[in-house]
Amino acid sequence: MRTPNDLELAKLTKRYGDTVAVDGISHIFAPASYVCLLGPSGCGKSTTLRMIAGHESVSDGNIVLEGKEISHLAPAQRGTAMMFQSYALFPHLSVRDNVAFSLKMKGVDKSTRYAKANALLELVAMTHLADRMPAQLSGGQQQRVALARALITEPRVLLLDEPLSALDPFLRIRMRAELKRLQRELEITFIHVTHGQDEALALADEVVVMNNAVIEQAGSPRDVWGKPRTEFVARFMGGHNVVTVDGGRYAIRSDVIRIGADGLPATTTGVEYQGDRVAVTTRTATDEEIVALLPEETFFGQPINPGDAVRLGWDVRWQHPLEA
Ligand SMILES: Nc1ncnc2c1ncn2[C@@H]1O[C@H](COP(=O)(O)OP(=O)(O)OP(=O)(O)O)[C@@H](O)[C@H]1O
Repeated sequence: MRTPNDLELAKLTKRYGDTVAVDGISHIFAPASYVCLLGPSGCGKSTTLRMIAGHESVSDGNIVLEGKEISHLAPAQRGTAMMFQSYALFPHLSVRDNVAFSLKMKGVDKSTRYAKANALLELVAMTHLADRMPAQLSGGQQQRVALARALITEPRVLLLDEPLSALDPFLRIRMRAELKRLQRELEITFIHVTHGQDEALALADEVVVMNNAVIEQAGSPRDVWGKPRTEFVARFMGGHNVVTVDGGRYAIRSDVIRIGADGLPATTTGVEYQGDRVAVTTRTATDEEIVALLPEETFFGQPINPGDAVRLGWDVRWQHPLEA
């Protein structure tokens, strides 16, 4: 549904010579939502983000924010701000001066810009390190500074290009909770580009899946994961098998596949222990791969080994039809 505060992309296209990096995508981002732009390498996620930010020119189409066409405005005039993967902090400026930098460029006086920088440093819990230089900070701390720096211009939309990819797995999970908290507190739209399905499911109000320069599916994380529209989305989001039944193609969640006395015959090709569950990979007579994710207690009650013949069953209500 359209509201006056939306960010809207209308037939947005980017061409690099013969390469079409983004192919006429249209989408409305609801205000104050957390959106994850997800897709495989090269699908056009970063190009889309850079066009919204104004770091990349638009070949065709429009970008409209709060009713205003912004696609030909300079980055600082758009009401958007971008946080880069590498954080891109100025090494010769203190944390506080990094955060205050864009206000300095706008000619804001020192006491006003420091007051604002201090408020943002408090928001990201970095007040105690305000006088340090970037080289004296950990990766997670640098990221907080980069966030504060992007937020100081009071953007309506914050654009984040793989913001967590430089962090170790433990910190990544902590920082993603912080990003979500910040977005809720600030009540602005975050558009977060990621390769990670888990990250998108954990964070997003809306997941936008891109493939081959177009939007393949968009919706709530539960809808995109649970009701994939296409085979690509089912495979890319993971946790599903794509199976042919009576000539139709269906996605069937791996965790609803049962191994028992009757059902579709298959041969076990792999067994992978995953802690709380065990992934049993099988191959059917028609050469389709079907993975069953079994609770670890179920598996160890009746262990299965590669080479074993098994029978696979599922409730038909879990057969989710695919359009393509
Ligand atoms: N400056 C450029 N010149 C030419 N082609 C480019 C340029 N930037 C991107 N491309 C091409 O446009 C397509 C989309 O690239 P983009 O960086 O948007 O993908 P991505 O989904 O963000 O990938 P990744 O996850 O690897 O960053 C790719 O085929 C890429 O090679």
